Amino acid sequence: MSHVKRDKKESTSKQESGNDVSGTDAGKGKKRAPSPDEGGAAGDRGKRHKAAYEVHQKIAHAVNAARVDREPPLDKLLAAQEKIWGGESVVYWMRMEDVRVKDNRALALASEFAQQNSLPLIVLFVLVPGDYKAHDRSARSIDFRLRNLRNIKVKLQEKNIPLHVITHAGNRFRLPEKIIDEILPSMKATHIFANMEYEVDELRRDIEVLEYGAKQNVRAMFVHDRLAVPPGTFKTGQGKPYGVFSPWQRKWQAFLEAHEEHLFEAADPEGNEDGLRSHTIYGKLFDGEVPECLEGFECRDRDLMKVVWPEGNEVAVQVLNRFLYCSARKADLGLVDPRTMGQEMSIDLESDDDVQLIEDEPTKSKAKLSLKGKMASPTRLRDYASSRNSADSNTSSRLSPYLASGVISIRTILNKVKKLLGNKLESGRDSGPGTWVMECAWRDFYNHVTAAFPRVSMGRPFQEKFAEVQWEVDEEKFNAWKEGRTGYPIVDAAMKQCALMGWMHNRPRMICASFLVKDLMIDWHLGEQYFMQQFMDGDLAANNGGWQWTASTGTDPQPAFRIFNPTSQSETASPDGAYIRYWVPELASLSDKAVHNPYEKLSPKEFAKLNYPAPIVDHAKARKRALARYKNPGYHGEGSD
Ligand SMILES: Cc1cc2nc3c(=O)[nH]c(=O)nc-3n(C[C@H](O)[C@H](O)[C@H](O)COP(=O)(O)OP(=O)(O)OC[C@H]3O[C@@H](n4cnc5c(N)ncnc54)[C@H](O)[C@@H]3O)c2cc1C
Repeated sequence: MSHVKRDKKESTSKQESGNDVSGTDAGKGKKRAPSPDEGGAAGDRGKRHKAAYEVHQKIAHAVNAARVDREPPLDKLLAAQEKIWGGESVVYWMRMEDVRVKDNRALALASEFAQQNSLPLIVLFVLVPGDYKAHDRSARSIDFRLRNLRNIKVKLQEKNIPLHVITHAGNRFRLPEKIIDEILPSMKATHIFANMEYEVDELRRDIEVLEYGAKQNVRAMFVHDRLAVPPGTFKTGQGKPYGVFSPWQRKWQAFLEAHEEHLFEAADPEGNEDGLRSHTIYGKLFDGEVPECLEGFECRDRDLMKVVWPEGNEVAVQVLNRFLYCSARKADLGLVDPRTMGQEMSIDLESDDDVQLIEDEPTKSKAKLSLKGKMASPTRLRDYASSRNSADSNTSSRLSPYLASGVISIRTILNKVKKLLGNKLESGRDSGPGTWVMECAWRDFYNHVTAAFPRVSMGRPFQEKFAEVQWEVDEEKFNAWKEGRTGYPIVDAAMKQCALMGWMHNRPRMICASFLVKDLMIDWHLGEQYFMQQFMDGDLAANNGGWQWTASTGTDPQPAFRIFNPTSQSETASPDGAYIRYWVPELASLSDKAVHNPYEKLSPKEFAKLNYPAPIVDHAKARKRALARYKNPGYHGEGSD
């Protein structure tokens, strides 16, 4: 039907006749077809003349036709394509969040395009210190990227694909020009592929690459890769983006059930031909090194970080496997390799084909799952619903640094869990796997929020009404918080973990954030920045989302009343005190009761012996102050009873 319509439209267009009526032979009057009115006799003859007239309208003038003949449109189209599709290589631009070869969509697309056009594939990474400074990236996370890039370089070399790493130390906003005017021409490339980044600066940069590139005959293509479900995929009934997690999460779950293709993994890149290594331009790219260190981002505890956060996609898969198949262990709560086996390891982790996690005795509070076939013992995944809030052992996956830098894809992770669950990806609080998948959904959610509400990457509160909340300026207390000297053991333990490990378990993150904002009444932006500067997994969307949620300026639907009591929270985060004893050795000898609140539980004499600070704030008073200030943004008082 549509085809018929299209024919009709085309047959009446001027382009089809080559020109307007005056351009046709009929128009010239040589063999002019009579107009319909000139038909003479009525009836058939009149109709024939009308038809002849119409048909002659479509006949091009000989001169025009000859001109078109000289430049056949097909050749023109191909030449135009050639102009854009030209170039002698194809570039995949790897960025800060997709540092991997496996299941990388832009890389796979670039490779496919290179193969189709018989062009070599080049992988480019541009280090931009100005960006990292502006975004408070930690030296640890930069060093982690560099380590992973070295690992990737070796892998790509095996496929004759060069990894070209350069540093753009100039103005970060001039990166698009640098790429289009210098880097791509130096590689004779007119095609560049990359995965999308959803933060405002990065999106603006990519728009510029796209628009400026088009003017310079460079075609840029950006694709979704970072998340299981791309931002903007679904909206509320009113057509707005979601700002609350629970209804969004139900949509997310349903969407993935209906569109399993979103979890399909991308193909590995095809290798280049051997001859590329001796090519005059591309051969040299194989010799370039990934820098050992980036100026301004020297990682002081690099040796320790290498142990605690080893690099590589294979490592990330092992870390995932430990979480899926091993039990938690107290000894593994801190500065250890995340690939530790756990207590009840009895399975060949790398060949998990016939392992299936099945639901045994589901209960609302703690779903019991067992591994069918090879093993029926507790695993961190199985117990996640009940243990995830405890930091007394390695209850969570410790995958965040690998996910934040894209060393492993979210698809690989979710597919592994899906397989364990008999090819069904459940999410929800009823089981360990369901709860964990829900945590992974939070990662998607905060990225959706970042993309839909760009102001959150611009320092603004998600809920503008809290922009005027009045903060205390107290450097001494802020430093006490950073250094773990607040006199609240759980806060101090967590802040020491942050400083020494570059990472923190989720529950202590929330407790520390709440303490800074609600107990000390210090601006959440300062905490957000400090975490970014310390963490290995620093990620704008998750960090900003976590801070705003805890500071009650974010997506929490019941924000005003949520003020964490650091002592009762301590009992949740460290039920038997192991976490506190590990990170605050001054308190190692205390009883399970005293360890959460030694100032209250011990006599002044006993407390003095500990060499541990007294609480820097009275929580009860601080709570009232916070409630008063949130209730009346702009109010700078202390609150009353
Ligand atoms: C104040 C604050 C700041 C935070 N900053 C970051 C950050 O910079 N980078 C970061 O990756 N996470 C951040 N989080 C979220 C969360 O604390 C970490 O993702 C989690 O502790 C990482 O440990 P894991 O990998 O063992 O997590 P698991 O419990 O094993 O969860 C699996 C994965 O799900 C994702 N995830 C889990 N919880 C969340 C969450 N609440 N928000 C977003 N993603 C989540 C992470 O990618 C995580 O690796 C922050 C939370 C708070 C409260």
